[in-house]
Amino acid sequence: MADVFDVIVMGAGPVGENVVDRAVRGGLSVAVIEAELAGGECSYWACVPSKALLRPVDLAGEVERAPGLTVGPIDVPAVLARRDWAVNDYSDNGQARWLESLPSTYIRGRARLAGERKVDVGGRVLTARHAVVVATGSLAAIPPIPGLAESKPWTNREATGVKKVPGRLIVLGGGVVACEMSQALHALGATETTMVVRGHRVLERCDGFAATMVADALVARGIDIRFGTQIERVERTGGEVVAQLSDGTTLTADEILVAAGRTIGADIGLETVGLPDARPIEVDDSMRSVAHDWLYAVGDANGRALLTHMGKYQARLCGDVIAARANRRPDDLPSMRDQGDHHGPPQVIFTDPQVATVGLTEQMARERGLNVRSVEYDMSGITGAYLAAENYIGRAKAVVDEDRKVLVGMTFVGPAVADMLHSATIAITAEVPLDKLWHAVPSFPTVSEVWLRLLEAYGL
Ligand SMILES: Cc1cc2nc3c(=O)[nH]c(=O)nc-3n(C[C@H](O)[C@H](O)[C@H](O)COP(=O)(O)OP(=O)(O)OC[C@H]3O[C@@H](n4cnc5c(N)ncnc54)[C@H](O)[C@@H]3O)c2cc1C
Ligand SMILES: NC(=O)c1ccc[n+]([C@@H]2O[C@H](COP(=O)([O-])OP(=O)(O)OC[C@H]3O[C@@H](n4cnc5c(N)ncnc54)[C@H](O)[C@@H]3O)[C@@H](O)[C@H]2O)c1
Repeated sequence: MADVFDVIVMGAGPVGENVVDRAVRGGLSVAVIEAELAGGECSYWACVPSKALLRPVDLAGEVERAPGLTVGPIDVPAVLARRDWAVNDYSDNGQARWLESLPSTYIRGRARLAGERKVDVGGRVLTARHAVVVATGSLAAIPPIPGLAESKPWTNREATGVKKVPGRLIVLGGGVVACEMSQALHALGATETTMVVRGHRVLERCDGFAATMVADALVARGIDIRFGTQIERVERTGGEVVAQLSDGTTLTADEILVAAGRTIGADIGLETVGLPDARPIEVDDSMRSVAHDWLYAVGDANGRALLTHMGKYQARLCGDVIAARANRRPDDLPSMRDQGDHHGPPQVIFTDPQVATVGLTEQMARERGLNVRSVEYDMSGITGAYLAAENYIGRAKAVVDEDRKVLVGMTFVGPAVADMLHSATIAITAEVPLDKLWHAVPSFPTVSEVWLRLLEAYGL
């Protein structure tokens, strides 16, 4: 019976790790299987290294806006060395020790579902008494453009793990990875960076004004953005990549970075339990599959929100629910159902300016049938903002549900707005009425005074 566990978790990314932690706390025996490194894409090839590369770029922008200070050239080897430190030199020994100390059983190998409650790891079949949790994350999607796959394109892995910054870089996509990594690599030496964006804006899921501000800032830094353009063919010849564009022009570069979204659920044995391959697993608000009562999916694997913090939130409630169900305790406490994804997840995009957004955009709210009114405020007029930076550029937009007089969406765009976001997340999640928010007085002179200005603009 050595290979029978209460719970089997496939994937030890940040999300899988949190399921393990909560299920063990709930008194269950847990095996967790990891194909690469415990800590997942986020720790080694996504959130952590990208933010390590962006931080000096961000700071350089802040210094530029502070009269009396001068930005020196960025010491690229030092930045890359700090990135290597941040990813623990691509070693997961610490994470593996932590998983074992919980205690859980950490198994290195590639897991595949093998029928009901069964998971195959290189021929060894494990059985789950209560639950199998899929936390296998996602991989960079490579669009079927002729010649692209053969041209050794960079994905988030090569971009975040960069050893030698290419002088000329083509970036396919206009989403979050494309904007963040174009900004970082351009500042670190990719002086000729061209983003090829098929639509007419970047950051499609954000409010339009935020997308425009980010695109304008990237262009002002010298990044070339080709909107409404597709890459039709790619060829690598010698050390160069040549891309033919739909507008008839050609781009030549040292590398091409593909940032075209993610592939979810490929080759994990979903077909053995009657589910379609390469698709997110549809779950209910307890993260249980709508198809099988023993199967759960969390994080990128369920496609609800491709964000580490949201996956970890789902993981906490999933581990608790599984433990409650296994121990025949109430499994429907308020903390055991996903509400955060329905409100609209918080997200910070670490470009300069940063975009910090939570809840619904005005358009999303209207599509949900809400009767909303929006107010916007130019943050450059706030004392805290113009003291923080010369020529401060920033804007905020609040979306108010007129029937309930509560906030349903908030977007801040500007330097260093990341840490302002949680105030909005609390207001939206707790559905704080606007006339109560009026009494939450922001300190002077901080950029947070935008809260007061927005409420005044609304009419309070
Ligand atoms: C460049 C980039 C930057 C990002 N920055 C941010 C950010 O700043 N903030 C944010 O919130 N989100 C960010 N994201 C998104 C974030 O990385 C993901 O949402 C997050 O990693 C999801 O966590 P996860 O545990 O679900 O999946 P992953 O982190 O992908 O982990 C899944 C794990 O499962 C393992 N695995 C896969 N298949 C198997 C198998 N068959 N058997 C065993 N193990 C398997 C993988 O090896 C991996 O370790 C970024 C993404 C990218 C690409
Ligand atoms: N700071 C953060 O929170 C952060 C940072 C990076 C990534 N992420 C998350 O990781 C996920 C992946 O990021 P991403 O930027 O790869 O995806 P994305 O969905 O944000 O953007 C994908 C981009 O690729 C384009 N695209 C897709 N298919 C294409 C095709 N065939 N041809 C041309 N263009 C195509 C889309 O139009 C879009 O511009 C996202 O959900 C994102 O939110 C978060």
